[in-house]
Amino acid sequence: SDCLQSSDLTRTDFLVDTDYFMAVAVLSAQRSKDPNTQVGACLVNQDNKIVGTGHNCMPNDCEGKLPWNREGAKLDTKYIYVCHAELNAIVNASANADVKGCTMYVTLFPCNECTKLIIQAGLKEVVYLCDKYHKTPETKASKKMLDMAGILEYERFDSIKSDKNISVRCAWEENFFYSEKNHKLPSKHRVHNDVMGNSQTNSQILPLTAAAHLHHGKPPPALQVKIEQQDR
Ligand SMILES: Nc1nc(=O)n([C@H]2C[C@H](O)[C@@H](COP(=O)(O)O)O2)cc1CO
Repeated sequence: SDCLQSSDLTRTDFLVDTDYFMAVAVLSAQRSKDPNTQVGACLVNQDNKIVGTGHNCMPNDCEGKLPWNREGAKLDTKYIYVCHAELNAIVNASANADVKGCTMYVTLFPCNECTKLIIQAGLKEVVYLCDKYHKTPETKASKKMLDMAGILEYERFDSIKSDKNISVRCAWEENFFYSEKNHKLPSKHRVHNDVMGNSQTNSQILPLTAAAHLHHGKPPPALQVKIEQQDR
């Protein structure tokens, strides 16, 4: 019948799971109100289902009442208050979801505190996009614990592996991560503040646009609408 699809008609340029999950993390980061660094996380279970997402934010009901400062007296900085994206992805997990065995897709390498949480919650893998704080004791401690924790692996997200193009560039770490075909967007599509928080350069590409350009530079329809609106 007409309804039957021959194998010739099977769509081949679909978004592969790993790119989709990282794109959701990238999109989640856009919800962050942190003016400097926006982080997103996407928690995926062993059935390849998303069980939770998160972004860095102040605790419930504290948003707007706490500082986003990076410097100053400890009590006046964001660091002692902010809930990291990874923590939120875990606590946001659906009530009936088992986080044990899950994979954490996160746009920035987890800190030592989140790593403890990740290990104790029984996650099995961390896939990260950016490692801009790799020189800090926090990140070093994270890697030390992840290595010790054995079954828990961490790997840098690599969309080349899955044959897709993702246009996320990190200016602070040359050649860190970019697609084979690095889509150069018109300047109006660029922003001064990217998902990983580098606000110094406008060579950064809007993460949402990055998500839109996951494959062959063709944004999926929903995101294309957004870009067209910007064009007007
Ligand atoms: N893995 C992470 N997940 C996160 O959600 N964060 C958050 C905490 C802060 O809101 C922000 C980092 O601020 P800054 O030092 O880059 O201005 O990102 C930070 C890290 C880094 O370990």
